[in-house]
Amino acid sequence: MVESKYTPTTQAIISSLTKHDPAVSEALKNVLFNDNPSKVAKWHALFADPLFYPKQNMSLDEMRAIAYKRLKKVADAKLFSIYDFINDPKNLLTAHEMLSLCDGALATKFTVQFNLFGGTLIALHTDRHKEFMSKVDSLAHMGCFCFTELGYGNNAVEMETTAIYDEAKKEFVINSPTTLSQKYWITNGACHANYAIVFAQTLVKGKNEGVNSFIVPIRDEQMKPCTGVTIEDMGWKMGLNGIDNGKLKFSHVRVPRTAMLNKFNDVTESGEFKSDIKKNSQRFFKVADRLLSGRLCISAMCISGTKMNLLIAIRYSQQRLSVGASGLSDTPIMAYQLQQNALLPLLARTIVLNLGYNSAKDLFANPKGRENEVVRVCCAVKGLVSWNYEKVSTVCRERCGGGGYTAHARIHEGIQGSHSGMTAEGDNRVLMQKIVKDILSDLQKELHRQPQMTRCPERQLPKQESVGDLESLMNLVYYREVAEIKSITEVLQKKIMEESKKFYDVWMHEISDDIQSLALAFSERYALENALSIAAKVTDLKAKEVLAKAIRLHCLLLVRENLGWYLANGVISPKAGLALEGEYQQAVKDIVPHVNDIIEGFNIPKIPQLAPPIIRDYIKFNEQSDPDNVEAAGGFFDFTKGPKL
Ligand SMILES: Cc1cc2nc3c(=O)[nH]c(=O)nc-3n(C[C@H](O)[C@H](O)[C@H](O)COP(=O)(O)OP(=O)(O)OC[C@H]3O[C@@H](n4cnc5c(N)ncnc54)[C@H](O)[C@@H]3O)c2cc1C
Repeated sequence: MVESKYTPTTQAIISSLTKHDPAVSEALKNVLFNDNPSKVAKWHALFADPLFYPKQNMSLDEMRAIAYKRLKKVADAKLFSIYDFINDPKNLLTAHEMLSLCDGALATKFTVQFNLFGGTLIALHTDRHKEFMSKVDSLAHMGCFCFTELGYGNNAVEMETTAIYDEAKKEFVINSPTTLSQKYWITNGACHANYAIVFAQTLVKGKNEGVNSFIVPIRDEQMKPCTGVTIEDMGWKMGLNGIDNGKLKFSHVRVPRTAMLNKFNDVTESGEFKSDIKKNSQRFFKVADRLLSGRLCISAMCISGTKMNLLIAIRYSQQRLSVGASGLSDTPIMAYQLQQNALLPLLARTIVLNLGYNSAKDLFANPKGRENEVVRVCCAVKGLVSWNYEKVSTVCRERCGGGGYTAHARIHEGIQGSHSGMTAEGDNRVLMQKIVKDILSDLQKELHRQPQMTRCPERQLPKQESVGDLESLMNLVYYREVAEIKSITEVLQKKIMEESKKFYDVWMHEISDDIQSLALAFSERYALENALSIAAKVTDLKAKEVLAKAIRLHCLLLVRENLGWYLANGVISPKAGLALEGEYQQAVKDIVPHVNDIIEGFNIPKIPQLAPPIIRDYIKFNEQSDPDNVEAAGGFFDFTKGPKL
């Protein structure tokens, strides 16, 4: 008998790393993807075109050209139309999920063309814009979204660009009067857009009627800037350089009165401003409506990118060998506890956030009866999913060593992409403030739905010797929100009502961290509540068990990370706190035999050329020297057979 070179423990772990139940993966695919499954195959077929294969070593011009060519190919495939906002809203988010698997720059150009530009047209048009809109899907009208100004990012409502109505000529005059009022960071602006939707303070008969949006031609048929439009290229950025970001200035650019997107606000020929919306601030939120769906588009891009990076790191770790019991390099690094503890809690958390995002996708498609929740849910999901993408990408990069540091490993795309996601359309921290403002306003109207706890945080939970069961953990996650709401309302009452302090001063200078904590507590509750509700409906028993294990591990991670808070507030006994560590460690081990079921359940296209060489035959790939020669790496690593020894 040949003696195994592994210890029995290592041998058992290595064997469990090759386990796979395709039926469980199939069931998980249907749970994790919240749309018509038949759409996926069409996207995967599109990505088989070599145009979509990742390429390194490109100049700025080449990166932008390829991002545009890919966008055109996507547009020509007609897998998404701006009219889907009306007919099939989920398709918008599905498209973002799919595109992000390929190229973050492509996905960002897509989101601007189809959500910000096309979506704004859909939301704010009237009959007079219908013909213009019909040329968006084909990219004949390639657009950009001129919202942010150099001086006004998160505080865009104060933008300086003006649209002054000239009654005599029945035209608006668009003008950015100062350096700070130039439109900044404008995606598609530097190279490819021929039209912009420009947001501007609207002055009619000398009165500022608030921010409205206008269709403005910015380039002529030869793609030269139109008269009065100055376009500057923002050049290299920290990543996603296929996106052509530009700075745009408008110097007394004239557009017809009908260029105003006038669904809610309008100016008559004789110069009367008409609107049913009284306050300028409310008009702003109406015309900036697409920023809301934009947050879910970013979440869609981030959740897919996260799954891609987990796939890359785990598959590489399953074939990358390092020290074994004998000292030889014969043991896959995925067998190490350190690797499992780094990657698997994040894998579990990603499943929960995926399910939370899926619920937001449903809410986006049908908000009826829950309209008041939409803003806070979009902000919550965007925050959690983009922060998780950043964390997952950094950890995956580290845990793959140099293998994860090469450009062709593609993990870095997640670090850059997540930072773009966190920044764009309002920094996550500002969105967290929005969540709390929303909750406070709904509390006053008795509309905020508090989480349903099943155990008392004063009489039951503190008496338990263990809180490692799913029900206790769920209660602990939910209680955080309840407690944070109580604490913040008491503080606001004391400081504003009793000490007569100004709301702004308290909000911006005294309770910033409390606001962030409450927003996170709400966000975590939302994700968990929906993950539990989706998992409860799963009929495949094995898939249900995998989900239950993943959700429990995610909860253990959350409670472990906030153990100080739970102990300090007396919600967990010291004994239960001590027991938690062992329960967490065991929960990680319990996930190991299901890793392949989960990763395959992500349904990432089975196109080897899209995948980095480190999850194919990276040794064969390194027998040659061209980092773009994707064919050299051959097919996928066969995780059911284990590493080549
Ligand atoms: C890749 C990319 C593409 C983009 N494409 C477009 C586009 O096509 N069109 C467009 O209009 N814009 C675009 N943007 C711009 C983006 O929307 C802005 O960067 C974003 O809104 C943040 O504005 P800012 O960068 O000016 O940050 P700032 O407003 O300067 O904020 C800086 C930091 O200050 C803090 N801060 C600001 N306000 C508050 C507050 N009230 N409370 C607490 N903290 C606060 C936040 O932490 C924030 O991170 C793009 C950005 C990127 C990165």
